[in-house]
Amino acid sequence: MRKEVCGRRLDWKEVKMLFIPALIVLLGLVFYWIKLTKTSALFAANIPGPRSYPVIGSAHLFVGSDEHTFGVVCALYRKYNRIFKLSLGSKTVLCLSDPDLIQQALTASACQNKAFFYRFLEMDYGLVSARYNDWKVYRKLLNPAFNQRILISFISIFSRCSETMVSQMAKEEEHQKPFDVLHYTAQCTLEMVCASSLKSDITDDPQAQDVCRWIEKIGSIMSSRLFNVLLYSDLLFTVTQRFREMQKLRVKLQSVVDPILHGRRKEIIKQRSQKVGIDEEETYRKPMVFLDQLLNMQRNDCDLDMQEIENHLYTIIGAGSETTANQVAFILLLLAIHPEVQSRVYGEIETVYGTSSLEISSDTISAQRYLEQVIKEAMRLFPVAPLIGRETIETMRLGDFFIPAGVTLLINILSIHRNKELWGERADVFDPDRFDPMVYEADKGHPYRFIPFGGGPRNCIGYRYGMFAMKIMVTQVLRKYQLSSPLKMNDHLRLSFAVTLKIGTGHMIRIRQRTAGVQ
Ligand code: HEM
Repeated sequence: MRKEVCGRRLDWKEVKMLFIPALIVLLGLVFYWIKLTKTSALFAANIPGPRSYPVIGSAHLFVGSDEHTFGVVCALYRKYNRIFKLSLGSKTVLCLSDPDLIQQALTASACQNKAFFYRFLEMDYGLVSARYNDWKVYRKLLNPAFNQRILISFISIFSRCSETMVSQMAKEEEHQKPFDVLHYTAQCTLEMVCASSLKSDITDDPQAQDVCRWIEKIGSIMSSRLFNVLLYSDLLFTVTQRFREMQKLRVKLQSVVDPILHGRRKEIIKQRSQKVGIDEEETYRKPMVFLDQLLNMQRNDCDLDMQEIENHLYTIIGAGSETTANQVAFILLLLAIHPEVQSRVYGEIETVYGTSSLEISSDTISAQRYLEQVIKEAMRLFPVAPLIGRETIETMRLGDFFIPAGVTLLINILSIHRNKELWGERADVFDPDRFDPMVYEADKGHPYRFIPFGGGPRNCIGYRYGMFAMKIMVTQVLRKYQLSSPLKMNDHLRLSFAVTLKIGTGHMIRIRQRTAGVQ
């Protein structure tokens, strides 16, 4: 018998010669797989978890829509109330819902590597996914880029982008139909983050809208790999249509961003050679965009290389825009569902800003205390980064368990924020008064029961930036419009997860322009 391989006919003897080594390799792989899963799961023998099968583990539970997957994850967190194990392919993932265990996991230096799925972001040098040792250097370098003075310099950008968003929303008023407000907040925050990262007038660029769309699409392709065990392999992912699409988008993105990056680098090198100092006064007035700061950063007396700078920029843009956009969409939806809370926020806006044009400053933002309570309560009920993960770097003790190096820990922020043992029987109720500083202090709750920006050393570097941006966006919208919604708190909102928290119903609101005195 003869077989044809690469156009040449092989006789049976040759087929056998190929088949036997292939069989040996296959058996070797199966053996290696079984050993890998066994050794990785041995330490977790006493930890409960859902049923797991050879090769796939518990991955079968997650087959279905994003909504189904997230529903299963949350149900598991509710069922096992402290810790449980989940097998995903060859990986054993420990899922934590106890605030003490979460605090230990987020603060111990033995577990500051990010979980395996952060590698899907393909930003090895960016803060979000960098390995612990590299991260320590970068975080120290980047911390000053988010200081109060620089944030204040961004207020003009935040205000300008929010004003544009508010005027673009006007067309929704005409038809009085409910619309998903995320459509507007997403555009607005991408513009804000691009303007504070690349160049402050990027929004005037005709290609700005395209840049925003491409970044959004790349993010959604990356996140689609998380619960799809088949796409964990880079090899398999590279043969998919999604990978090809992502590569195309990256090329387009680089064609716009690279000239800005290289142009700025040339200017900064020229300024340095002419010894042009930084005008202190100027830095208060002119936004200090992240790109300029990164180009001026030095590690061991050397500039960062271009790939590092690109990774940091894309990480900041990706981490800062989608989170803030989704969070603001949830805040506006909650305000639309709760008219009494909306009136109080609007009343505070009138008190702080009067009826003249909005003069937003860091002082007025700090004076909006009730709005801050509302934002915190929205972040408690709908934390937009609901799942975060770490990997142990060395053996560590976690409660009663000894966890070896290389184990993934998965923390569900949403379930801890809605845990009735930590938040009382009304945990599912939207009540901004629970964040009244006096009430919150008196409550003496666990410090890790509220962690919308993560916790420990790898918490969110942009949390103050995010708070500023959210307060300005909500203020601009409420100042102009009164909000209502066809949705109710106890409707099934069909939550799901794709890097950020998503809602199947959409953040549906209606807007009506305020006339003086309307609240
Ligand atoms: C509502 C707004 C935001 C939320 C809810 C949020 C949430 C988070 C969370 C939970 C983490 C921790 C991730 C982990 O533990 O793996 C994180 C990290 C991070 N966030 Fe944010 N974020 C927000 C806004 C921003 C903004 C505006 C920026 C930048 C402009 C930003 C940049 C980052 C970066 C760079 C990290 C990685 C920090 C590190 O590992 O050192 N975030 N964020």
